Amino acid sequence: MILVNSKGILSSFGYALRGIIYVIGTQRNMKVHLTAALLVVTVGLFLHLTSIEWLSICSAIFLVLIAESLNTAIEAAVDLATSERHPLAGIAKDCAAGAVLLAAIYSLVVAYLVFWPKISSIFFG
Ligand SMILES: Nc1ncnc2c1ncn2[C@@H]1O[C@H](COP(=O)(O)OP(=O)(O)OP(=O)(O)O)[C@@H](O)[C@H]1O
Repeated sequence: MILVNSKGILSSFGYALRGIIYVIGTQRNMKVHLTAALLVVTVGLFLHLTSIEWLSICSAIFLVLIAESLNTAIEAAVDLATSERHPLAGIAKDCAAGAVLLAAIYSLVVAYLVFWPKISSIFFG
């Protein structure tokens, strides 16, 4: 029984991993988000962030990655539901894209609040 359950958990993990790989492989925006995240983490290591600052940065990064994954899922579901133009299909895709934009704005606010005081003190004393 435990073996069957753990096999189920393993396959669910495999499907989830397949989803993540699909989003990274097919969505240009996801590659942009990951590149930005790598850059931010590199700067964060250089600036010796505190735990709370890392928590804020990681929350912002993961929020954007999660939003982009859900956006891709909604686009796929809409495209499966209809190949015709339909106002509701447009609304679904626009709202999903809006969620990614909101997450991206949040991440810019977090980056500004965390990095700007440190960078300004390095350059302007
Ligand atoms: N079936 C549809 N009916 C009505 N409007 C649609 C439909 N499909 C797409 N649209 C409109 O076109 C916009 C772009 O849709 P599309 O599927 O190309 O998304 P995208 O953001 O360009 O996706 P990708 O990230 O794959 O480039 C949507 O936000 C929506 O306004």
